[in-house]
Amino acid sequence: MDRLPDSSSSDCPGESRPDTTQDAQSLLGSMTLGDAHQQATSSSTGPRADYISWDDLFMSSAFLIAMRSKDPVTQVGACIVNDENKIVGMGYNGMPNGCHDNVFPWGKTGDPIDMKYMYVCHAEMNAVLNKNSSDVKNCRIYVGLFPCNECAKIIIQSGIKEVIFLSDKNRHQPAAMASRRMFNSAGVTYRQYLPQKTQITIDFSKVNWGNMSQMPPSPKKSLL
Ligand SMILES: O=c1ccn([C@H]2C[C@H](O)[C@@H](COP(=O)(O)O)O2)c(=O)[nH]1
Repeated sequence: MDRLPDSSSSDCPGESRPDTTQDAQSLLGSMTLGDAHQQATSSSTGPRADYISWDDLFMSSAFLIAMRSKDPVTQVGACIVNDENKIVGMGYNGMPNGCHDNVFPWGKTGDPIDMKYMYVCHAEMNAVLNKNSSDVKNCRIYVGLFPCNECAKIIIQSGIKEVIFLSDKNRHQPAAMASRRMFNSAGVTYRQYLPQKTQITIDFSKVNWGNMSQMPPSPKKSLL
């Protein structure tokens, strides 16, 4: 993959390092897809400045896939990215294949055999197992919650080298302390994600790309 000379302005998934620069225009800002389109149509010949950073993109992707989770309390998503800024795996917390969401328990109290913790696959594990590349060596993982000790083991053993998390609300729990201990020993770095925008919104109702009305209607399931 060709690399652009100025990687800080590159928009291509071949750029080799995460873009953590804070554009003055994007600081503490928020923009919807609709807003971005309006700005683009009225601007001059230069590129947009208010594009989202790689960190914003991949953490948002982790949060987007977390919306698939059936856990009624905590929805976690994870997004694994290689050194070319290509997504190679995503996952969210959910019941194992074949273990139906309506049959297995989502509760947190009572007999351990009836608690979700016995069964739920964590987002990080699912992201590693869902990889679409031969391996995830030297990748980084974006995850909403700092990984527990079991996920830390999987992260280390799979060769992931960096963890970017949003919340470390469990930092004083033994599981998080054990994770840090293992990461430090194994040379896996970790850092907290610092959002450059307060919101990243996809508002389909604001998208108006002219020919939208010419799009065919959504396919409907045959009634036969
Ligand atoms: O690193 C982690 C830690 C937890 N999860 C999942 C497992 C559960 O489904 C929830 C945690 O439930 P609580 O009700 O907040 O105890 O999050 C994960 O995917 N990855």
